[in-house]
Amino acid sequence: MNIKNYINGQYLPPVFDKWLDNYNPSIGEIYGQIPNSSEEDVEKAYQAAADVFPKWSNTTLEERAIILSKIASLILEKLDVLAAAESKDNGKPISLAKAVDIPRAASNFQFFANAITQFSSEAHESVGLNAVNFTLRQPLGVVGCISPWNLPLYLFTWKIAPAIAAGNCVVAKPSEVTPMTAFLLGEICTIAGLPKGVLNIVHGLGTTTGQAIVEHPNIKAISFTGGTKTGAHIAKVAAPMFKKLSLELGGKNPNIIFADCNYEKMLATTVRSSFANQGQICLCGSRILVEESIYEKFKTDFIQKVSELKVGNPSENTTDIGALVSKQHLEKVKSYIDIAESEGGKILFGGNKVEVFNCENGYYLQPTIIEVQDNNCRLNQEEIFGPVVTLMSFKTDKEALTLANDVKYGLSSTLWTNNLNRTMQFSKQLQTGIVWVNTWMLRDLRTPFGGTKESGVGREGGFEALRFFTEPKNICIKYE
Ligand SMILES: NC(=O)C1=CN([C@@H]2O[C@H](COP(=O)(O)OP(=O)(O)OC[C@H]3O[C@@H](n4cnc5c(N)ncnc54)[C@H](O)[C@@H]3O)[C@@H](O)[C@H]2O)C=CC1
Ligand SMILES: O=C(O)/C=C/C=C(\O)C(=O)O
Repeated sequence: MNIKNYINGQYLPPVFDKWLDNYNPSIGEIYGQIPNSSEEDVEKAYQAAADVFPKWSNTTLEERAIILSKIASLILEKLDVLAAAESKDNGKPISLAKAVDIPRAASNFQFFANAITQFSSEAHESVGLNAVNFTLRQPLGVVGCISPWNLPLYLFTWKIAPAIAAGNCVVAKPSEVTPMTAFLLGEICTIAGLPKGVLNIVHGLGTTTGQAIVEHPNIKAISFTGGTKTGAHIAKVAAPMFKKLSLELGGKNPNIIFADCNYEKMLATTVRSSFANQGQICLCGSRILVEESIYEKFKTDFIQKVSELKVGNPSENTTDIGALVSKQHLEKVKSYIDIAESEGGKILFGGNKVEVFNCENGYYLQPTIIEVQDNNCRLNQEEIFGPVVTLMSFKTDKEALTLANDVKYGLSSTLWTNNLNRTMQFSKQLQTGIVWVNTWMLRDLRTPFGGTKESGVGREGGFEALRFFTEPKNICIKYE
């Protein structure tokens, strides 16, 4: 199936009629084409957005909320179609797309439909000076949203919903690897009554289409989720143009397990935090650190549980682990398993590609557990972004904390303990933007979401996102 750009409420082919292949990773075959958009396509999208901005930025908050809610409802009405499209495009199990990806995309719109009606700004009375200050929060204008392939509609809408709720118009680019649900979103927005031009979706490569969005002189802000290297490049281009930037980048997240935790709950959650979405979530706990006294027991039990996971055709409901997103990504992840062997790591489980019945050319890999001795190894320092976790033991709280923080990333961490003092000490000292205690990926959309160090700059979620997509302007009124 061929997909098109969504510009000014219409589906359009790319200006220069250039196309890219779209793959189904579960069978390793091309199943359609997507626009290989140029700077000219981005310019068209920008013009459509700029033309409607004066109107959209003056719609009432209630009007915006009604349209966003309608988009949310339509996404839920089309849950089966969208989930099937997401699974086919990305390789993720259909059950995951139905339970997580698509409902969350709907929640993103519903959440910001509600949030915009509750968003407020500050007032400061300058007592004794006969003056009052109040702050306007005005939309920025046309903004750019660039999203990755791992949670396609989920992360695409996580950016678009707050941007348009705050009164901006958007030029958005989904990953060229997983464009399908973004394409389907266009029609949903039209049916929901979103005015033409408020959301424009341009497909294409990062280095051309994405780069044109970032370089556009009148696109005021860029909200980006993706790899750290790409984020650094975007920052380099956008900073001299004084654009607002929100960068949600990679992670190498520690999962710290103490002997005093609720063991069964920890074990089940650790299987999920290691391998959900084939380990392709920036929040996955890829470094498992276990207190020495339970290390051997954990190792045995974890291997047992992981061996029960079914790697299979993503369209089957019984599949736990589907295909990796692309051949290139499969090779990248596999290369780390080879590195492990040369670094002295011990493969405790997995490590091999899997041939799935009727999907022999798909990109499947066993969930893989590797025991390492040293946190300085590449496996513990670099983002693999696949179904590969490492195990290490620690003796003391101090050692666990040092190991946890000893990486260049700082996105999330998970702590398993029932000790309140330890919980507070770790919560304060872990160098990550998110700390989960006795849970993983429990998401409350009001909370600030983002990382420290090389995991990014800025926060998404709740009012943080609405602050990002608005410019504060202070008005000071003097009276007699
Ligand atoms: N933090 C996260 O959630 C993610 C991390 N990654 C990491 O990044 C590695 C590379 O994966 P990629 O698919 O190459 O991610 P990427 O960071 O290149 O792609 C993310 C998005 O950025 C766009 N993009 C790429 N170059 C751009 C540029 N110069 N200007 C503007 N937009 C640009 C892409 O087209 C895509 O829409 C992965 O192996 C993984 O380690 C990948 C996806 C998500
Ligand atoms: O907002 C969330 O719940 C999850 C976000 C996940 C990413 O940003 C990612 O995996 O890239």
